[in-house]
Amino acid sequence: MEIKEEGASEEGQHFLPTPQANDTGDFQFTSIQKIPNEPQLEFILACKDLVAPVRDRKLNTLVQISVIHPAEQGLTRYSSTEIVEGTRDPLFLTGVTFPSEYPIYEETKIKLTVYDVKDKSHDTVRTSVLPEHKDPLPEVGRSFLGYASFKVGELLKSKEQLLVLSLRTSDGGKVVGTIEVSVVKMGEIEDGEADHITTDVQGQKCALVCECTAPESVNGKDNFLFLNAVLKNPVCKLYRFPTSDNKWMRIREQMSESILSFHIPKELISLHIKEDLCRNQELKELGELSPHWDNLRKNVLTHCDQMVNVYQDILTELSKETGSSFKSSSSKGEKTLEFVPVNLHLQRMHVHSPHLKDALYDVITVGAPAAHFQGFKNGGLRKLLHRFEMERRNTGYQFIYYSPENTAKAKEVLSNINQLQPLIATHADLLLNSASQHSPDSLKNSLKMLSEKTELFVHAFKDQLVRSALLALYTARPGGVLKKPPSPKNSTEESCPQDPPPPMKRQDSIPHHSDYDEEEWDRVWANVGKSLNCIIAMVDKLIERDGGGEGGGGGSKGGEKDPSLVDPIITHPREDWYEQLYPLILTLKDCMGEVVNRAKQSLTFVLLQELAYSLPQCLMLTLRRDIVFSQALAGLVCGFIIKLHTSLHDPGFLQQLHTVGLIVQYEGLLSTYSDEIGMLEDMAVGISDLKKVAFKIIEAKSNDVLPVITGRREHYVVEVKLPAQMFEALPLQIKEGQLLHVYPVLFNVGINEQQTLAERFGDVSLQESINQENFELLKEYYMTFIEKMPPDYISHFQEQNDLKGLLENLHQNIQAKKRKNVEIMWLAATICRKLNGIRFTCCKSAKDRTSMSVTLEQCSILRDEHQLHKDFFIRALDCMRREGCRIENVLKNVKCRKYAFNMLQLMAFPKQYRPPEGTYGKTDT
Ligand SMILES: O=P(O)(O)O[C@H]1[C@H](O)[C@@H](O)[C@H](O)[C@H](O)[C@@H]1OP(=O)(O)O
Repeated sequence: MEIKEEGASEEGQHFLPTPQANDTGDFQFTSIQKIPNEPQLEFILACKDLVAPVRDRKLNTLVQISVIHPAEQGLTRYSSTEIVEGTRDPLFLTGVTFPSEYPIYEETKIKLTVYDVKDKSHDTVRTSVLPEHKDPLPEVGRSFLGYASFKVGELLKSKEQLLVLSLRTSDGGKVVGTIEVSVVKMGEIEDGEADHITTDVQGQKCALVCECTAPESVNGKDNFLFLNAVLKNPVCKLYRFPTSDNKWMRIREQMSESILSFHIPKELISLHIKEDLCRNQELKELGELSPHWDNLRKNVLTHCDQMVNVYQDILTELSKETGSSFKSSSSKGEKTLEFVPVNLHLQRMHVHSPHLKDALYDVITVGAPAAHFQGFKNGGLRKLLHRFEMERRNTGYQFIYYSPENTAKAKEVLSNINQLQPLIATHADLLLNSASQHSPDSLKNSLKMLSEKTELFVHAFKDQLVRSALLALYTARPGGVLKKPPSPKNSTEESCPQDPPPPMKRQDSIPHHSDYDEEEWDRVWANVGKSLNCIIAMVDKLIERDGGGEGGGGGSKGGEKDPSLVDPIITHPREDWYEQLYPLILTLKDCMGEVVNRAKQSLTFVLLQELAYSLPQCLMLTLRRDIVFSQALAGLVCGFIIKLHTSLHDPGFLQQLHTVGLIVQYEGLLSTYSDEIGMLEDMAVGISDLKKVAFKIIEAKSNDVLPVITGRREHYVVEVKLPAQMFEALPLQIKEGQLLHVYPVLFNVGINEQQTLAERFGDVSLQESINQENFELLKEYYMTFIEKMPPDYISHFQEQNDLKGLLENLHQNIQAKKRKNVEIMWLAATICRKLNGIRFTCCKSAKDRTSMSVTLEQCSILRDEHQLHKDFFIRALDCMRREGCRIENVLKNVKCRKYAFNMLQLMAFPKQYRPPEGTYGKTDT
């Protein structure tokens, strides 16, 4: 019989093909009754009266759980318990769980093999092929004690779902003790008497009572089903730990990949291509330029076209990865996968503890967003962008200096124009439509929409930038003489006089040309507002004449009417509204067209200058920033969707979501030494760039629930789809499409041997300034939260949580400049959890250091929030690190169950970040 290692393949827990119960094929297996998305079977184990092979030697035992699938001959190694030391009656804290996807049936056989572990440092090597029921070959560091097996159906149908089985030697003869298999159900009351079990842990006797409180459903089942559309390949682990009052709590750990790892980068690259093609087109349409500028433009276009090709190639490659949901740590330097986040997972802990509500704790674990293929020789984005900016600022040669804020503004205004112009045209047409139907209500509504959008449009040009860019473009035209463009047709200047716009300040770096009519732009721009006012006045008039009489067409502020605006218009009762409004709408469109033409050209010229100044660095920097942002965004969208689904039934959360927005807290474990400095510099910018993202929740109209991204580099909107029933239950503001904002913060504390070097011989200023800057952001968010949430909510919130104290504590820790001050991470994470935020933990690969940190966080939560017995803190930590989801994470990344640490490295780690013996060592990472 062959023994396979479950999850040893690259796919980790991509389960075996599922033979369906009652299939028409040869197999007819009995399915286990399933609750959607809940594990099918979970049990815990304990041994009694184990016989030691050598007298006077204390046993250190573990149980290995293997599965014999009914349709197969082979034995598949499924999982293991932790090692319990020094007792003949071990009670294992690590249980066994079969997730809903696992092909398990009543006929499935489970084999339990008990080993005595002599040398823990060798224990994680578990791959060998053995004949069934033969003495297993001696594995390094452990010896076989006995085995027992049972069918799943037998366990499920047994009294109290408990089996007590004899453990036998491999020839089936001698009994070497017993093993108890006991089914557990998270969240269900256990009937019957309390089950007193005594365990001997590190010399302490501890009486444990197995009982649970009433079930408390954590989430609606629909949510889970829906969430399954984005989460893939879950790995589940089960534990039971004693509480300080000697009761059991149950913990289910779950780790899942997300198809968003690939979906978001693909969406984003498509948008970049669209945006860049559009910009290239706008550059081409910039009109006639002087030979100098024309040559520069040609050069820019050549580079920009090449860049579009690069993005297109990457997208083509990524599109081949259909259905992928995980990029391993070993692929982090692959060029075609650069936009994909490394090792992105949801790490979830579900706690069912006595007397408390069930609780879920989620952390998204992901490799620090960074451009690994481009490398870190010259540092990361934070430094590169700064250097680029300084160089640009200091080189005045033939360019007008536009600050990064100005170029960003130019892109933003361009993007607004592109969105608003067609919108206004649509609303204008709707207004005409209402007019032709002679419907006052519909006319008022259409006017309201038209007014709102037009006001936004006018507002978009308030900035001095367009005016200064127009002048710059003027100087770049052949001969530097720009012919005065004709005033727009049907100019409303005379018929609708308005106050002149307030004078605007001139930008210092812009040269002044006396023959350039600067006020012309103001006039053109103001004409849009004026022509809108004419429309408003006309609508008011039409409705009034029609007998509506209530005045206020919805657009005129405070119902005020300037008779001078309407007097020239001759109106008649029951007149043709369409006829009256049509020319005014035409004028509005013309005026708008004129503004758009000028603004687009001038702002495109700003971009041309930026690009022309520094080809190809500028494009390479943009590429790097896009790569890092894409990785960060994939994680964020994943975190947002999960948070939304798990908190959908919490009205406080929903209110917070639309009134304040969500805090997104990143814990970084990178060192400020060597390449990781560059990674941290990339990460800091990538995370900060997430401010440009807003979410919008829409109703899902089909089974396709994947999020959709719209926008440009300056501002993205991610549309998250919810099924009708869930969508209906949302607050009105969210249903109406209000944009939901996120506030990303990053706190980094290097913990490894490289950080020791940085602290002794290097520089930790990067980490210090990141922590300080982000503390300010976190504090700002907290202030807004206090200010915007209802007073009732806040007073209750403040009673429950001492957020002020925690923030103060965090601040002091950041100021203290203590070495490897991991308290910073615990405080920042606690604040984030209390503020309903989204938690992230990152290191280079999210594999080793991240695993240490999330397991520590999980156990600390159990200790602080769920009364984990203090004597079991380290044991719980070791269980999770040895047999939990994170060692599976390592396996799926590097195909080996070992954290990539050596002794020397670990000595440099803060104590609580060191994994148990036997779980670390040399691996090919
Ligand atoms: O998941 P990480 O902590 O980034 O993995 C590191 C590990 O910490 C370190 O000890 C080891 O030498 C490797 O550099 C790991 O990084 P890989 O990216 O190579 O997995």
